[in-house]
Amino acid sequence: MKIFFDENMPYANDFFSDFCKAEELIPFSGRDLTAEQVLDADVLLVRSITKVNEALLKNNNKISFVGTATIGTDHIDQAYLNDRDITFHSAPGCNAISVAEYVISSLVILAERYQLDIQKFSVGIVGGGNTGTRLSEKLTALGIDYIICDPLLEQSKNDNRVFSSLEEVLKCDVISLHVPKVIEGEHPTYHLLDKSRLNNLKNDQIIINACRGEVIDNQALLALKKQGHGLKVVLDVWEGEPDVLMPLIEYTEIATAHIAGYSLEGKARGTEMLYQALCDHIAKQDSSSIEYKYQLVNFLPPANISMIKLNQEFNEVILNQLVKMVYDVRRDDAIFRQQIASQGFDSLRKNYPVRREFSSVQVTLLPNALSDVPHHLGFNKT
Ligand SMILES: NC(=O)C1=CN([C@@H]2O[C@H](COP(=O)(O)OP(=O)(O)OC[C@H]3O[C@@H](n4cnc5c(N)ncnc54)[C@H](O)[C@@H]3O)[C@@H](O)[C@H]2O)C=CC1
Ligand SMILES: O=C(O)C(=O)[C@H](O)COP(=O)(O)O
Repeated sequence: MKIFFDENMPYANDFFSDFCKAEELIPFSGRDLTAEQVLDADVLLVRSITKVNEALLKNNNKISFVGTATIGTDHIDQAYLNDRDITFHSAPGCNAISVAEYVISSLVILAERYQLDIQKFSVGIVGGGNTGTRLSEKLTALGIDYIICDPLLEQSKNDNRVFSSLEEVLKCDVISLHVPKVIEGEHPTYHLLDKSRLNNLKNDQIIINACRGEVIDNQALLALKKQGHGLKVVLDVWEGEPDVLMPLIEYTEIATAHIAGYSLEGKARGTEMLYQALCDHIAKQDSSSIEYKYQLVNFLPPANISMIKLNQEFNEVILNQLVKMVYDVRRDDAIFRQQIASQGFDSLRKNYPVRREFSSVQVTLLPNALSDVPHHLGFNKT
């Protein structure tokens, strides 16, 4: 069985080498994959930069499984795969914690930079799926008020949370975007933040886009900022990646190369989810029983600093120290500003330095501590 996998997929060799001979487990560069290369692939495992469609697969008559180790699926023509009876799996939620921690780190940094009280922020979350929910849990842990807009979940009636309108969410101090890229249909997200909505934002608001670049009209945002609007902008994703609207960078508070989901755990969870999906697929084909021989916990190394003991009650200063110790988003912002022109977008992503999630660090509280915020925020208890 020939398995083609994106070279930027951690632990792929560990998870997939049992399925085939070593020479049949073939890494590829995601942006450059051609139909010629995957002519005889049985299994194709991609990340978000590979478009999987008829053009890529029309000459391959063997392929039975396509997986993407990502949450977003806008790069996959699922209707085409369905027509050809090719099994498809994505990795829902794999890096949702990572994105939520990117947002928390951004809030901590902006609160410090502008001497704002983080607990007084009101946060409007657009998209109440896996990532929006993980973020809302962390905001709850910190006692920060939030509202969520998600017309699809609201209509589904399977979700008993209270939802707000987009208009209400756009009035919050912080607007955090967590929707898929959807161009058509009843609830499109393409240019959800268009010129008119951007122009209605207030000078003291913060907007964070860590979902897909096209959700904000980047030209309209640049025009607004050039007029001197005070909106604080955090951009992890850009319209037209891997190209970036370079003049926009200087108007951002934090700018990064689509790495919000790039914690080691987040990326590797995507690989593990595809491993499990492929085990299921093969068991179904062979009518055999499913066995997941490998687990991510067996591969993840300990964090560089894996234990912290608090010697006073948790407070905002400690929040600032803990969050920055595990993930200080300014590191990625500095790399981006210094290297985007010389290295290019994809290279910054490919060479991303290791970043861990809060859960990689065990935090011991004071005996009889009054609050347990660090553990609710995601730090490890034991
Ligand atoms: N920057 C990064 O590194 C990453 C970006 N992403 C992006 O973030 C997106 C969201 O991720 P998840 O929350 O995990 O996906 P999800 O699929 O769990 O949730 C998305 C939610 O958005 C809602 N939604 C769809 N259209 C909407 C609209 N017009 N208005 C409000 N809500 C709407 C859906 O109903 C759904 O509940 C992904 O589709 C992906 O494009 C995901 C992971 C990492
Ligand atoms: O999961 C998603 O959706 C994302 O946006 C990922 O962070 C994308 O990472 P790559 O697949 O582009 O490495």
